[in-house]
Order: sequence, then C-alpha cells, then structure tokens
Amino acid sequence: MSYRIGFIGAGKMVNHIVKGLLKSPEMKDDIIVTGRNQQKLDKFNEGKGIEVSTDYSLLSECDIIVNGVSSDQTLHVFNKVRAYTREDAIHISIAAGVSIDEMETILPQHKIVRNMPNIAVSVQEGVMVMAANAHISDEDKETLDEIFNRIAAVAWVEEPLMKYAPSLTGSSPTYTFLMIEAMADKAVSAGFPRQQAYMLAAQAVVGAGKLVLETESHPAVLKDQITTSGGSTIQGVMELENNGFRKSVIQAMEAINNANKK
Ligand SMILES: NC(=O)C1=CN([C@@H]2O[C@H](COP(=O)(O)OP(=O)(O)OC[C@H]3O[C@@H](n4cnc5c(N)ncnc54)[C@H](OP(=O)(O)O)[C@@H]3O)[C@@H](O)[C@H]2O)C=CC1
Ligand SMILES: O=C(O)[C@@H]1CCC=N1
Repeated sequence: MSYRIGFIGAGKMVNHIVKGLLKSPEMKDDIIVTGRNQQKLDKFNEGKGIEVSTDYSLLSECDIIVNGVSSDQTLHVFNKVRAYTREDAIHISIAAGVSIDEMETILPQHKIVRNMPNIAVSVQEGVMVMAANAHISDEDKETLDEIFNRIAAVAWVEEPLMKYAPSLTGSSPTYTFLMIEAMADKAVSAGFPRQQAYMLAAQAVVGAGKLVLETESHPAVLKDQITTSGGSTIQGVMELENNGFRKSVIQAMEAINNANKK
C-alpha cells in the first residue's frame, strides 16, 4: 500500500530523509515537499524530480505529514497548516525539544509522532527514535515502521525519553565525524594521501559499528579482541583513558541533553 507523505520545510534534515526515501524509486510520486520559498524549494528539488510547492493546502492530500521546520517555528507552522490537514493524517515532527503536549494544544484530536532521526537516513543507514501520542494505533506504528525501515533502524520509546534522543541519534554523527577527521589528519601527517585516509578511517568506523550489531557482543569484548597483550593498541587505549575519551563523550551528550529542554 502506498501513502502520500507531505513534508513541511525543505531544510537539511528533510533533504536527508527525502534522499533516503527516493532510493526506493516507487516512492517518488508519493512525496511532496512544501515550504515558504519557491526558489529554495526548486534548489531542494534539483536531481530529485518530486513535487514541491509553497501551497500548504496540498497537505490535505497527505496521509502522513512530516514537520521539518526549525524547532522554534514548529508550533507557529502547525498553527498555519492546521486548516489544510486531514483529521486522520499522521503528523510527525522531527523538531528537537518540541513536546507532544505542545503539539496537541494545536492538534488536540490528531495522531502525532515525535521522531528524532539522524542524517545517515540519506544513505539508508540512519537511526530514528519515535514516540507516539494516544491517537496512534499499533497499525499506524506498523505503517511508519514499514516506511522508515527503508532508511533507518527504528526504535519506539515513551515520550519522556525524547529529550535524550538527539544526543544518541540526531546529533551523534558529529562525534564520529570529528573522530574520523582527527584519525585522517594523523594518518596524513604520517604520509597517507588525504582521501585514502578518510576512506580508511570511515570504513574502520562502519566496520566497528557493524561488528557490534552483527555479533551482539559487548563493545568491551570486541575491544579485547584487538588489544594484544604487550601490543601497541593497548598503549593507545591507555592514552584515550588518560585523556578522558569516554568522559568527554558522556559530557558532550550531557551538554546536548541539557540544551534540549523537552
Ligand atoms: N540537522 C539534523 O541533523 C537534524 C535536525 N532535526 C530537526 O530538524 C529541524 C530542522 O533542522 P535543520 O534541517 O537542521 O535546519 P534547516 O535550517 O536546514 O531547515 C529549517 C527549515 O525550516 C524552515 N522554516 C523555518 N521557519 C519557518 C517558517 N516560519 N515557515 C516555514 N518554514 C520555516 C526553513 O525554511 P527557509 O529555508 O525558507 O528559511 C528551512 O527549510 C529542527 O527542528 C531540528 O531539531 C532533527 C534531527 C536531526
Ligand atoms: O542541532 C540540533 O539542534 C539538531 C537536532 C539534532 C541534530 N540537529
């Protein structure tokens, strides 16, 4: 079964979600992206060939409506588009820090989902944490799983956990990008060509993640597979511990959690 999906906002995160969904070619006719600026919509649509429009009334044709506008504008935009959305449409908001309670003040009888994705959805390797309001049925969840499993590993949680989701999902690729960049810089200083260094560092990260997922081993067990007794790796691990590597990641997540009020 196909569902018409309408996006509000043609920003960076919506771009990643739409790119990921378009890897399933049959979805092309099911997607419409609405926004306030036709020029930006046209730019967004380069290489995609989907329907884009500044006419929010087209959202009335949509079964699923994804809000992708800036968090501080989300409630304002909900107010603006409310008149154009169907009573039975599923509203999904990816806005960090905007609670279901707040959205329900504008859409009290509607189906509402909070979703915290990350940008890896564009390469179909994303993660999405979702929380639903009371109007969302098990069948609705199955529908959303079916759509979003194309681009992400999906986990449903209770709403109070959504405040802590960005540090684990939406924001988290940044930690890895910083690490990949640092690894590549060090390799370049040793003489590796720049692109080769990025490729090797990135694949090392992909492989490590895949090992955790596929073996379901504790990360420490996998670490122990690499740290040969008296070898060089454990010297690096000691240095990471001396420099508070894990503490630093935990504190970064704490800072992100604190910045997201809800
Ligand atoms: N970037 C990421 O990795 C992630 C982002 N998010 C969430 O996604 C949302 C967007 O973030 P991001 O894509 O990074 O930001 P962008 O700045 O790239 O996109 C914001 C979008 O919101 C639109 N917008 C802002 N105000 C209004 C308004 N009043 N009416 C209509 N459209 C409006 C902008 O339109 P215009 O261009 O015309 O100004 C733009 O398309 C945020 O709520 C964020 O929390 C969630 C997970 C990850
Ligand atoms: O930086 C932000 O607030 C958004 C939410 C998660 C990723 N980007």
